[in-house]
Amino acid sequence: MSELLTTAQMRAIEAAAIESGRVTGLELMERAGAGVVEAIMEEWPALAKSSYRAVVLCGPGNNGGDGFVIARLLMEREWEVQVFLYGAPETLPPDAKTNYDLWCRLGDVLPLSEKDFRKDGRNTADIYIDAIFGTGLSRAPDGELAQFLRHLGGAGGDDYAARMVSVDAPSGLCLDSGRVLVPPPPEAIANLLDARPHGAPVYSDRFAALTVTFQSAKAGHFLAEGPAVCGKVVVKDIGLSDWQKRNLAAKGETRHPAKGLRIPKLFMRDGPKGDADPQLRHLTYDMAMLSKYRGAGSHKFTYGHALVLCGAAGKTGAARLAARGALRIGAGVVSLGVPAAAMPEVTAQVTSIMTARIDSAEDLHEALKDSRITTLCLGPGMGIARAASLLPVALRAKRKTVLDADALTALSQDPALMALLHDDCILTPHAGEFARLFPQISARLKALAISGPAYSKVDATREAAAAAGCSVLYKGLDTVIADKTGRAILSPAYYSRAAPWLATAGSGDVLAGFITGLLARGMPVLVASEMGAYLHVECARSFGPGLIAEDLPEELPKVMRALGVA
Ligand SMILES: NC(=O)C1=CN([C@@H]2O[C@H](COP(=O)(O)OP(=O)(O)OC[C@H]3O[C@@H](n4cnc5c(N)ncnc54)[C@H](OP(=O)(O)O)[C@@H]3O)[C@@H](O)[C@H]2O)[C@H](O)CC1
Ligand SMILES: [K+]
Repeated sequence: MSELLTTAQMRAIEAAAIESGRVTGLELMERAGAGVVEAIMEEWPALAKSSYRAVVLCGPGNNGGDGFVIARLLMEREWEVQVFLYGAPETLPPDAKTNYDLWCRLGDVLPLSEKDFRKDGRNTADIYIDAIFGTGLSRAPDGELAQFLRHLGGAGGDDYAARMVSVDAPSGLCLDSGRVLVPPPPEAIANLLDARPHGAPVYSDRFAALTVTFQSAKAGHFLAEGPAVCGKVVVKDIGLSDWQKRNLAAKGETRHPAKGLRIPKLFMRDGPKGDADPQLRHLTYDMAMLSKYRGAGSHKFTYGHALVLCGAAGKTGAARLAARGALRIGAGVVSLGVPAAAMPEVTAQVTSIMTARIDSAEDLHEALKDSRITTLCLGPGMGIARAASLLPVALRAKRKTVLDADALTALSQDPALMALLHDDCILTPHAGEFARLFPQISARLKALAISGPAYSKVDATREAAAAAGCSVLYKGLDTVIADKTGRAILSPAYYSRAAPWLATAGSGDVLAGFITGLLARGMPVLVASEMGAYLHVECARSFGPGLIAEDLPEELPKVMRALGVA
């Protein structure tokens, strides 16, 4: 697990480092600039072998300061460099001003306007350096600046993306939310019926080929439009890990909805083994947890008994997929709760999965007298009416419970059912189900983002979990998992973890099954949800093209072996 920093936390860490006297802002800026040049030469080795032409676009803050450092370092490599500055030199912050002055000994600086850029910068460079805004983007760029950024983003038909290197973030991207704050052009806004649909990019598609960020990736690199605009994200260490490890949640930042809590850390699994950092241990389960053998006395019930509730005849496939996923990932026993009319169809298709006839809430109540049933899964293919009829008994049983699909729709239609949710529940909505369950939160997430830090999917998921009183896994390419105390994990399927094949019928049912199986094995809700989401993507990536949902459980043994599960 690695921690994803908010921009406020990044600023707090930088300030603490500088206050310690062990490093200056100027040294950090030099390291940042050098890190970008290093990343460029690593990405395109041919550029290290000769001199080329670069256009460097600097903004009014320290991101611009990084730009002046980069310009100077490229000049030292005998590159031809043209620098533009948006803003007045005399209002640059001290470190940026120092680097502006150093640059001015080597070359000139043109005012950044689209007209000048088109005359002196457009399409003449091998590399464009975007150092206009980084973590300090505080509001939506307006007027000419917005128009210029849209031009850089391809609005005018010029494709800079293949040669654009963004410093810290593509300028205009909010690094806390992944939302592009640059507004659509005025004529487009006039045609909008309401807020710009979430994720409808203002930039044509990619803004940069390479984004170089510092010390740690930020959530915005993985959320909403971030992955679409960043190109490849490279993290360069600038020597702040001593301060990063301290829990430097940003002072006074209490945006978490659970009343004044300092913003809890946001984690992302960045490798099979997770992070060795003991601070993260409480959230990191090595894969060994999957294979943990409970000793000589172990028997199938040692690894939990999951009950997956099934839909009506002809609609049992989703629950069977979930049940298979739960068994494959390690539940000791999995049963399907099947209506009598569907029993022939189900028993003809399952072997190691057991069946129990469950038509009514009374039948479920009877079945749950067996205390060995530790975990429930309701929703896949269940039908809304059946889900609504069984949910009260299921939720009152206070077992670990995965609620997906039709169970989520049933919940969204009845506040009395929502009130029965408890700590050991996990809701797994996709965007449509999330909007039905949490309409106000969803609307806020979809509204046009005009200031930074913009409201993010992490904020929305935390808020939903706090409102529901249980954990929420908000699905998507940028899946976010949060519990009601605000602990949150990002589980993105982007960059090297892209898994487009997951967009296939039934893959959500298998995910519900994976989480069910891990809960049955005794994992805490947040960890089981994150691990289930992680392995779900890994199975899709392992199988690749041609994937159908049935393949996901069957791919798991290979994936777990590759991840070191004994
Ligand atoms: N802090 C350090 O030691 C290091 C920082 N690094 C680099 O610095 C940036 C963060 O620098 P910062 O100055 O905080 O922020 P930015 O450069 O991103 O931009 C802030 C300035 O931009 C103005 N601003 C913000 N939004 C807009 C807008 N929509 N339109 C016009 N101007 C805008 C803002 O003005 P305010 O009115 O908001 O005050 C600021 O003038 C970080 O990203 C790194 O690149 C080093 O890398 C490491 C050391
Ligand atoms: K930038």
